[in-house]
Amino acid sequence: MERRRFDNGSAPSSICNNRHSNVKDRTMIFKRLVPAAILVAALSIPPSTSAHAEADAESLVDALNAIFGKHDGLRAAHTHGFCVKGSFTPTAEAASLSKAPHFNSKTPVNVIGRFSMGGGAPDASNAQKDNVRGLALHFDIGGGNTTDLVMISAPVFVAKDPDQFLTLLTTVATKDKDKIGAFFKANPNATRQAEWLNARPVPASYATVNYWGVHVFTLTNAEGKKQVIKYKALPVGGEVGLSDDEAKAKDPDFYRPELKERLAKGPAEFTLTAILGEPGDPADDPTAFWPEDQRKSVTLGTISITDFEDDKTCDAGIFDPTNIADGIEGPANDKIFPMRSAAYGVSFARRTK
Ligand code: HEM
Repeated sequence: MERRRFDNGSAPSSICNNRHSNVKDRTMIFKRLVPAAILVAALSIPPSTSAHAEADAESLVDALNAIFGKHDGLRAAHTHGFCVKGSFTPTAEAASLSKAPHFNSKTPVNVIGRFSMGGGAPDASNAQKDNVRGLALHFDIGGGNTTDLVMISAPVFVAKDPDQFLTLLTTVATKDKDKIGAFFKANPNATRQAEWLNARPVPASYATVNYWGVHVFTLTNAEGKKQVIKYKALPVGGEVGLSDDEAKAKDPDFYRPELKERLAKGPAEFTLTAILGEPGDPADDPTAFWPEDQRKSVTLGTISITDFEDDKTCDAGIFDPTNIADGIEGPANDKIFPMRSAAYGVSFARRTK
């Protein structure tokens, strides 16, 4: 399958060029831009809590591989997962926030999605508590184009910028408890996600947990009015978790049969909402919480997952957070955001070569 994209020219840098045909080229350009010596230097930075690791897409993917191993044909992160399909039906209110086609469609738009476990372990257990679940979506916006939304089951990420993420990964790769402990002590923002996850039960299903887009987006409507938001998808049937004992008794791969059983009875639905930002809400730090319960939100529509899809459909491209339709903009100064696109391109090039 051709990877379809919406090309609105809003990619944050030339490295993150959004054309499908350029995914491999993009990696090539990247390789040309980064002299080998710098790459080697980046890879050989001794893990340290104080070292300032210079991250780039290649070194981040290498660092993920150093922890989780290289697995031919598989993603370097969110490796354990599967592909699904369904639709998205926007509310009338969605158009008041954004002119993006899927928020203005009079009929449901087709969706291809992928549920996954965080990290690069192909056998990451579905019963793991301190790990995020992922929900990545391509919305079909017509003309062979898509707009993407890539979410996790926590409101925050583990690093505020690529350098901090690389230092975290290289420190974890040492398996040295003292170094790892010192890193988290020196970088308390990197502990927020795990604290958040550990305070909640293991989700009983990929379909019974909230997902967040984590980054801050700006929506623009047809009149040119802008609104800063964060995406949150809430399961229509509410959140359902397992007790620690129930989770312990589960098969490590229990989410697939669980979803099969669920879908036999009807679609797995999520309400996609936009949490409305207010002046002063942090916009460029994906480890920073918003006070969600003190913010208004607008319901954008319903994501309806109806069936499994051949994994090849999801593996034929990347779910790229920067692949977004006109009417949606990514954060201007959040360095993680464009780096994701570049790192996913590197992972894609490696898993398809
Ligand atoms: C610089 C920071 C990050 C790096 C280096 C990184 C790295 C990666 C890589 C290499 C992949 C596999 C891509 C592929 O082969 O298709 C991936 C997938 C994914 N990442 Fe990230 N990531 C980062 C930040 C984030 C953040 C902030 C989120 C939060 C929403 C996130 C959520 C996901 C999800 C849900 C997937 C799975 C997509 C799929 O199912 O194909 N990542 N990440």
